[in-house]
Amino acid sequence: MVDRANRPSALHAPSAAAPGPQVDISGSGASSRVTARLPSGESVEILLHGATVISWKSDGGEKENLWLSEKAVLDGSKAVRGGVPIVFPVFGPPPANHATSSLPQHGFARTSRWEFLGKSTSEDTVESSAVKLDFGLYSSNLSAEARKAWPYDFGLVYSVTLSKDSLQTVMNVRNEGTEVFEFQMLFHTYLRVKDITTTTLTGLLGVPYTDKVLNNTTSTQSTPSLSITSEIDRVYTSIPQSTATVLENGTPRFDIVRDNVEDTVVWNPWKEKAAAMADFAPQDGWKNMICVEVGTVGGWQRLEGGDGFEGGQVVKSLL
Ligand SMILES: O=P(O)(O)OC[C@H]1O[C@@H](O)[C@H](O)[C@@H](O)[C@@H]1O
Repeated sequence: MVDRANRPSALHAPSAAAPGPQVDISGSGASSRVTARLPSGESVEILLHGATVISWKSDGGEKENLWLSEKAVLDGSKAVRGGVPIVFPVFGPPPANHATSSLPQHGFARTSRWEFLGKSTSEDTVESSAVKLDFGLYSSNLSAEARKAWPYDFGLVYSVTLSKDSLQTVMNVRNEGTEVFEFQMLFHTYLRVKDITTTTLTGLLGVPYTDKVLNNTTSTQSTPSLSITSEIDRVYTSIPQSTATVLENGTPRFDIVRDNVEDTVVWNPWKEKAAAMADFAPQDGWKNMICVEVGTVGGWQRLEGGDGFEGGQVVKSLL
């Protein structure tokens, strides 16, 4: 059941005086997208394909916070390389002997077309305005192939809230059937940074992790600050601290605050792995990104028929 005290609440009713956030739907077919802009200029852009956030600009719309590959495929034929793809119902290659075993890596949510369910806005003042955009994906929307590979009745409602200095993403998962299912879920956020070699991450001290670069060996984060000096692909689990911070040259750039999800994947492919990805550009784009992926992937979330789960993050741009 969704029993958290701090469920995201509906935004305030608009006041008559202040100018409101603008929401536009554009494009057609697979490239349909929803764009929202606050009166102060901040914006977010979300493709219906995968409900993938492909741009989030803060600082009056001047500062792009997300990295998006110049060769990202946005026509719905594959997952988007960059932005915030959604991982569901399995993270990584599915394990054999699990109900997800026939699904592709990271599941089907990032390659399915979602429905735009609508917006709610808060328009108290230009400074405090915010807009929440809701997207839905249901078993009935899935391709025949995905439905066959994971034949459960589910409903996902994904809410993206743009505020002046932050972007909140919340996933609500419901089991609409009678059969129990297990899932993993993660926001695969590609954050844009100036230079990966001077980027550090804090908030993981003492946290156990599995290192995918070192043959899935397990270890514990022993330093307060994590420097990225080569390929990194680590799954940090059961993190007690709710906030991780990305710093550029020692200056905090992003806070990532988890809500009801305990795990975080840190990924940068570095030079060779980036070169091996056909949709990765520019070639040295890996220098300008770090994936800090918040979710629930250490084990499985189990949902009985009729039950729900909700988890999310708030990413704050600190400039
Ligand atoms: O190429 P994909 O399927 O988008 O995955 C990218 C990366 O996603 C990360 O979350 C995984 O930990 C990596 O192992 C993986 O390489």
